[in-house]
Amino acid sequence: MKIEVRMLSARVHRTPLLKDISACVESGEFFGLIGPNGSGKSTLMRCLAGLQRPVSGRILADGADLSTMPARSRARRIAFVEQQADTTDRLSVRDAVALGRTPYLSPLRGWGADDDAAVTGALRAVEMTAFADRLWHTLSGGERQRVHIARALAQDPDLLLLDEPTNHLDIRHQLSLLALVRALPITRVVALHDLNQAAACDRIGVVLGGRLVATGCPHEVLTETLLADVFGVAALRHPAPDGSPQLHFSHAL
Ligand SMILES: Nc1ncnc2c1ncn2[C@@H]1O[C@H](COP(=O)(O)OP(=O)(O)OP(=O)(O)O)[C@@H](O)[C@H]1O
Repeated sequence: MKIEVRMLSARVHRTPLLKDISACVESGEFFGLIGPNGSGKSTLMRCLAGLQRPVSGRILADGADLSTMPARSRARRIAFVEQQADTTDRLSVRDAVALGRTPYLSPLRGWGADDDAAVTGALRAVEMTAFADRLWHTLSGGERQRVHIARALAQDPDLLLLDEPTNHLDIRHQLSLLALVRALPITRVVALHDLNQAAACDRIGVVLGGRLVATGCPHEVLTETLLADVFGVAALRHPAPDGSPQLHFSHAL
């Protein structure tokens, strides 16, 4: 799914949260959103998910206005894992992931073998197969995070929105999750705080004070000057073996 954001502004009550954001994410692109705390990344993700209505501007999904997309079709095509995702208690892990198939079910189309396969595949992808029968509320924070991502994968979306997906995850699961997300053939927009992880994205957008202040390839965007100006940190940049920028942070400015 190709996403075009045109002059998007959002606010809560009278407080402006996003101001005149314009950006384009190509179909199949892995786009990272970075920015300091409170800069507006989650608000932008909520707008992209259709959960927050902008006060002005438009979001086009494959050329069609997102606000006119029927809710069911949006639920099939766009999966969103929020930062503080929660799930009702007393649900097994498998049932929590099965919720991702809800947009495909109807009185005419009950649960089928392909739904089972989608849930099984999603659990396997996040290495949670062994937890399938556990109750969701007994899981650790990182395990819950992986279940939420499995639910989004089971949804089989065209656009995957992940808000800080590596939060709570140990380093191995951070790396395996990012490798999994990187390999997906769909459009992905991922908010990340770890700038070295963001360096693995195809392109990055930098949000500051509700504005998109830079977009481009990681090696264009993640300069020492930008890191000082936007994040207030002193950093040294070296090329990683694969050519992507690798950042070493020394102190807050
Ligand atoms: N309902 C609300 N009422 C008032 N202010 C809000 C509301 N929701 C968000 N904000 C403010 O909007 C700003 C942007 O919030 P947002 O969650 O989008 O930032 P973020 O970049 O995702 O931050 P973080 O990196 O800390 O997750 C913050 O200053 C936040 O306090």
